[in-house]
Formats: sequence, structure tokens, C-alpha cells
Amino acid sequence: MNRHILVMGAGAWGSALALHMHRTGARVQVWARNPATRLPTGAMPRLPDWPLPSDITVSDAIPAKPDLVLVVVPVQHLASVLPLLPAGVPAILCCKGVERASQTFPLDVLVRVRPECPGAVLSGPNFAHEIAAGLPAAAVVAAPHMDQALTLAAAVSSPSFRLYASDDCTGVQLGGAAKNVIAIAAGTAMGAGLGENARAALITRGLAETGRLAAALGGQPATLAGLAGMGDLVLTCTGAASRNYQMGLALGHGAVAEDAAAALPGVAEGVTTASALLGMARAHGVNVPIIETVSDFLAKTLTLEEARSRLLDRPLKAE
Ligand SMILES: NC(=O)c1ccc[n+]([C@@H]2O[C@H](COP(=O)([O-])OP(=O)(O)OC[C@H]3O[C@@H](n4cnc5c(N)ncnc54)[C@H](O)[C@@H]3O)[C@@H](O)[C@H]2O)c1
Ligand SMILES: O=P(O)(O)OC[C@H](O)CO
Repeated sequence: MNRHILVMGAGAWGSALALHMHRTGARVQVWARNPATRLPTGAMPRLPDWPLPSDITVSDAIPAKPDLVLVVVPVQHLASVLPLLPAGVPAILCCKGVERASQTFPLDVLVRVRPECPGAVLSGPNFAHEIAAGLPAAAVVAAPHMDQALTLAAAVSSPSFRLYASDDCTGVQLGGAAKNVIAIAAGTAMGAGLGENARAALITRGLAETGRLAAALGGQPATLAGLAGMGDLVLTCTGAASRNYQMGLALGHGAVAEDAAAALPGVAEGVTTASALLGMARAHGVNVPIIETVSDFLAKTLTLEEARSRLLDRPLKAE
């Protein structure tokens, strides 16, 4: 069947997902707020030259009844884009983070802005340029009910991009949000020359605090051992292409946060998510020392040396 897919957002991830869906044989239409100035993907330094085929239309038009919508704008802009969603069409939110103003996940934003639209999320270890190149990858589609998640995972899967289904929307969204914050910590440690041992400790203890938070928020800690948790955490904390990791590297080298963010080839969601996740954790009485340290470091209430000391000088405890 020639399914009609609308991709909202024409950045790196929206473009990669448009190419992926086009390869499955779908008819793909991309919505961009300003199609004339859509960045050709080849203009991004870390991306190979992968212009969209001419039969993927890029415009500011929203079709009335596509079969599926993929929403791929940064989390802080989600609420301004969702009112454009065609009514009654399933939407998969493909962004990773926490809305700062409301301290809520993307699916909560959808329920607030468009409660009548059925929603799901897609998250996992996926660099856009690798998906665009058709390299093998896997991710998770989570929806409130497993049958919805299975249907949507099947709608997006291909022989090179394997989608697993989950009904743990909280765990999947938390994994995608937290890994960006931990990756800033990992990059900072590497940039400051603290070494591979320090990075491995940050990844492991970052996963531990994310698991605690998942349990408190009503998610399943086991989800954090999967693709949307450990899988994405490892990729983002070790893959040089990660913008969150690059942000950390620059901070570790001594850059000012605003300059480091401006030099990135796209959005680093961890920058805005750090304080929002910390707010969520505090509201639920959960101790998240790495997320707290990244948030305070980004807010410039801690120096790098103070951040290092704060993490290492805490009382010893059982693992
Ligand atoms: N790039 C990746 O490898 C990757 C992979 C998985 C998930 N993600 C997630 O996908 C989301 C988008 O990331 P990206 O890599 O595409 O970012 P990007 O910086 O490459 O592009 C963001 C796009 O959003 C558009 N945008 C910004 N504000 C908007 C608004 N108010 N209305 C409409 N469009 C707006 C920008 O014009 C741009 O085209 C993020 O949450 C990111 O964490 C990215
Ligand atoms: O470049 P980043 O840090 O936004 O990471 C991209 C993807 O989320 C990796 O899964």
C-alpha cells in the first residue's frame, strides 16, 4: 500500500526519517516552518551529502489526512507545532527531552495541546546520518497500549531499521531525555582530560540514577536496560557525532556554554532538559547527582572543579 507519511520538522532527524520512510515505499511529505531556508543536509558539517529525492515534497502545507505523522522538532518547540497536527491521525513524537516550562515529557505536551490525537514516541540509539545512509539500527516505539505500539512499530520498521514495541512511555521518554544530560557530563569529563574511567563511571552511575527516577515516575526500570536507555546512553556518551557529547567536550575544554551551543551543527537537547529533569526528580524526592551537577554547571553556579569535587566527595555507599 502506498502509505502517506507526513514528517513535521526538516532538521537532521526529520530529514533522515523522511528518507527512511521513503525507502519503505511510502509517499512522504515534509512540513517545514520555512521550506525555502530548510538547511540542505549536506550543509551540516557532520552529515554526508544526502539531499532528499525530488519526490519527497518539502513545504509549509499540512495535508488533511495522512496515514501517519512523525513530529521531529526540538522539544521546546513542540507545543507551538502540535496545533498544526491533522485531526485524528496517529502521531509519533521523535524528539528527546523534557519541556522546560511544564517539566513534562513530549507525550504529556501532546495530551495538553491536542488531547484528541493518538500519540506515541520513538526513541533509541540512532544518529541521523547513519539512518539516512540506510545503515542497520534499532529503536523503540512506545504507546499507552501495546497493540498501538506494535502497529506503529510495524508501520515504521524496515529491514535496516528495526522497531521494538513498548507500553512504557515514561521509561522510553526518560531514557531519551536523560541520556542527553549524561552525555554532556561524559563529554565534559573527556574534554577536561579526566579519562575513560571517569566516563565509564558517569555512564554507569548515570544509568543508575535514571533507573531510580524511572521507578519514581511510574516507569519500568527494566526499560532503561534497553535500546531507549542503555543503548542510547552508550551511543551518545561515546559517539563523537553526538551534539550533546560535543557540547560537553567544548565545556570541558573551557568554552562558555552559549558559545559551545552556538558552534554545534544542531540542537543539544540536554542543555534545556538538565534543569527540567532536575525539577522532576526533586518533585519526586529522587537523588540524581549527575543530572543535578550538569544542571548547576550549565547554570554557572558551579565551576568545573567544583562539579568534579561534588560528584567525588559524596559519602560512600553501596552500589
Ligand atoms: N539528529 C539526530 O541524530 C537525532 C536522532 C534521534 C533523535 N533526535 C531528536 O530529534 C529532535 C530534533 O533533532 P534534529 O537533529 O532534527 O535537530 P536539528 O537541530 O537538526 O533540527 C531541528 C529542526 O527543527 C526546526 N524547528 C525549530 N524550531 C521550530 C519551530 N518552532 N517550528 C518548526 N520547526 C522548528 C528547525 O528549523 C530545524 O529544522 C531532537 O529532540 C533530537 O534530540 C535527533
Ligand atoms: O546528537 P545528539 O546528542 O542529539 O544525539 C543524537 C541521537 O539522539 C542519538 O541517539
